[in-house]
Amino acid sequence: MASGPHPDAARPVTAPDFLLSRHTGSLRTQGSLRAFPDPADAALALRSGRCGLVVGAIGFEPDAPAALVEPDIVVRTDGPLEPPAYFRSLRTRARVVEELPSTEAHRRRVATAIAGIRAGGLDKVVLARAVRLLADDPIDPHAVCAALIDSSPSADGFLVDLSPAGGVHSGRILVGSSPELLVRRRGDVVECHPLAGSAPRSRDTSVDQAAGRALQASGKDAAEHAFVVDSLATALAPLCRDLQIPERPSLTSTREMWHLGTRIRGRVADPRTTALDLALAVHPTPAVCGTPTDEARRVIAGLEGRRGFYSGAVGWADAGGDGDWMVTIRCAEIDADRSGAIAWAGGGLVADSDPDDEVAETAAKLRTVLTALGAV
Ligand SMILES: C=C(O[C@H]1C=CC=C(C(=O)O)[C@@H]1O)C(=O)O
Repeated sequence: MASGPHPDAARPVTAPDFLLSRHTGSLRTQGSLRAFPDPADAALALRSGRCGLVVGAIGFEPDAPAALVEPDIVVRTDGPLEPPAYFRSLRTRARVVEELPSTEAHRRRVATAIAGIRAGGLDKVVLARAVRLLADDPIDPHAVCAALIDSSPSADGFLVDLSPAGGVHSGRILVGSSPELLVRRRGDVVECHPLAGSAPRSRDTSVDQAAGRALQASGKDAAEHAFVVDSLATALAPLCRDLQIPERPSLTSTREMWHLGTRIRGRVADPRTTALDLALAVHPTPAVCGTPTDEARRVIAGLEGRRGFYSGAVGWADAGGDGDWMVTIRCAEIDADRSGAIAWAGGGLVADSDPDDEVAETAAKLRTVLTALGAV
């Protein structure tokens, strides 16, 4: 963060330690009455009515500690959040200092995974890479989140204090702008908007439109997408009735990417099944893991190591069952001392994937959060 704050605006004392901004409604919270390192405990507390609201993040690995809390102060908003002028006036200036692993090493991992898929036993796997950033001035996570919300066409953004997960997570802040709705429940209506199959966008309108059309026509991307829809259909079938799943995905976009997306809708079969129960039942989808899930997990653990919060879920659920959970992508974790951050991006691999295209896809996906960090 470098350039000075808005002269008339002091730092808001009500800056939340959890926020989720969505065009359909947003939530900001402060404080913690209780922490739930195990998401199953949070789900049980909600179902039994011992807890009115749970907010936070769950990790990719099933044994990863969650950063879930019952918040103290809660502010709900109908539409997206409007970042305060103070945070909008701050400009973060970080720079990439390390690739984890190098682009070339990631390309080799991708090639190895594609060869594994072609050999059989694995249909799809999502491989990710990270970059490490440093800033000369302390990074204000709320300024980064404000920039993410402001640059998202649908004002998507999240910020989660990871301290409740304890250990190395203490003091770290997760920020991001995810376009992917893992699951939402309002009343008995359940919705998912899985994304898989991507193409980088272009500033040149005709090139950009052609990229979108090519994505819609791509057999490789249709296959990559179908694994995610099939997995959600299977996971939701015992929990929902009247499941409506469009036969074909449609084109959706962020500022940086075209994606294939499918809007799934159903009704919850048992009203006691909360949005958190639904999120835990469908996570991790093949949009971040793969098919079959266990084999994909094994490949990811072997090639990448542990992911932690990237490719988990961020959101909230209340005791009435309502809630929103986004897939934790297009995100970064800001260091506890605010000196730097680490950002991730991944992509789905199937038998027909091309390693060079996959490296380019992760570079394009990283731009969302690197722009907000002032690194591009
Ligand atoms: C895993 C990521 O994106 C997922 C969401 C949309 C499209 C994806 C893809 O085309 O591979 C990924 O499944 C990421 O952004 O890190």
